[in-house]
Amino acid sequence: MVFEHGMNCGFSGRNCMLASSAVLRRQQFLIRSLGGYSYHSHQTRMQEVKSMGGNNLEADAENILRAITPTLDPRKHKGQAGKVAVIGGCREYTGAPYFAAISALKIGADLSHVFCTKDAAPVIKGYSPELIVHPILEESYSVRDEDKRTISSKVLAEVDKWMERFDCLVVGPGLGRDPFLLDIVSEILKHARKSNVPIVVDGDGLFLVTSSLDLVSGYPLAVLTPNVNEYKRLVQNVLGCEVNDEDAHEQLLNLAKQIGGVTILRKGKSDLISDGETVKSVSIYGSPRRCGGQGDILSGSVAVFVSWARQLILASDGNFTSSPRNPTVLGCIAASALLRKAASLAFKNNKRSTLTGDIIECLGTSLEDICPVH
Ligand SMILES: NC(=O)C1=CN([C@@H]2O[C@H](COP(=O)(O)OP(=O)(O)OC[C@H]3O[C@@H](n4cnc5c(N)ncnc54)[C@H](O)[C@@H]3O)[C@@H](O)[C@H]2O)[C@@H](O)CC1
Ligand SMILES: Nc1ncnc2c1ncn2[C@@H]1O[C@H](COP(=O)(O)OP(=O)(O)OP(=O)(O)O)[C@@H](O)[C@H]1O
Ligand SMILES: [Mg+2]
Repeated sequence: MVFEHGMNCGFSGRNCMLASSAVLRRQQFLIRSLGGYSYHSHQTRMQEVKSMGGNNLEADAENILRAITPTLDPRKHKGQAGKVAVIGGCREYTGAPYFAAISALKIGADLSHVFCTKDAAPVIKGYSPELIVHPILEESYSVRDEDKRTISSKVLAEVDKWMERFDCLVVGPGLGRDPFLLDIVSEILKHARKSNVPIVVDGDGLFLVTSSLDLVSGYPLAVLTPNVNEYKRLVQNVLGCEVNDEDAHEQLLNLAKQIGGVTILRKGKSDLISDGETVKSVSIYGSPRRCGGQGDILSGSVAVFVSWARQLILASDGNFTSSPRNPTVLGCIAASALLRKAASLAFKNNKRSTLTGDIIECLGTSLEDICPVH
């Protein structure tokens, strides 16, 4: 396990326990104070979904965000606030993996890696010295058929060296759809799953898993973050029907259930989140600008908040009693709330010229507004 907790948090024995129990008590208090999150009201709300078509499931997103965001403690060491990796970046797309990876850092992760193709790496490195960029992926055009097997094994061995150290992978932003590349990424997904590393699947990663559902099916630490097109393809493939906006909550619940309890964050006017057990929405006002790259910010943010929620739950020794209590659902709710707040602030400042970079610049202020550093 990558995240330390309890006695193994990297501080010396008793100090560590005192520090972490104080932090946990504060977070438990915040969790308890999440209005309406008792099991009873959860059951009631689920009945409401069924009887009313479910419009009454707005998450208490800001309280959830506050509850799962760790305190900044001088005794913590580098890495404890999270290490994430983005698998993506090819000849066409260098912006998407950069947006996802830099957003993770801006929110508070300690280390952010990008595994991309050789062509994309110098470009991504050029955007930021903060990112650790591995130029190891290959597309068909640069590989002879007879070399494919050797190259696949080399790539996998390289990713495996790092795998256990990551708290979460983001698979897909700017990955492209080259079949050889996607085969390698399928193997990376299998290895991540074996190592119990949470996986956020976005962009072209969703193109891959929609046609190979086994890669994520039944894996509770998988999060899918489809946009309108990606969701449509998932619904058609898995449920064999068209998207039904009248019964959006129920359909999403069903979809998540059919994929074995993965968590799905359906992006749109409101973000809808389900793990097949519960459905939540986040409708905080964001921005009317739909520039490309906002979903990439979201996938990097989900990775960080899922890592933090999981760390909190693992450290609580079974005493974590909020509902929803699934770390992937909590992480999605927090990430969605933060992105929307940041988008709203960026739009206030930049109006029609708002771009993804402007929103990234607002992540810190928006997080501080919700969850100030003491
Ligand atoms: N700067 C970059 O490098 C960016 C790269 N991106 C990457 O581009 C690749 C493809 O992602 P896409 O999001 O374009 O894939 P989609 O399958 O969502 O989009 C494909 C096409 O559908 C259209 N479309 C998108 N949203 C729509 C909507 N709401 N209603 C109707 N049509 C819509 C788009 O214009 C596009 O032509 C992914 O790898 C993604 O990560 C995007 O993340 C955007 C930013
Ligand atoms: N119609 C909308 N109204 C308000 N917010 C929206 C709307 N559509 C999307 N969003 C917000 O923008 C964020 C990104 O969603 P979007 O659908 O643009 O993702 P995407 O297409 O994957 O983006 P990317 O260009 O990064 O691939 C979502 O979290 C959502 O909150
Ligand atoms: Mg996208």
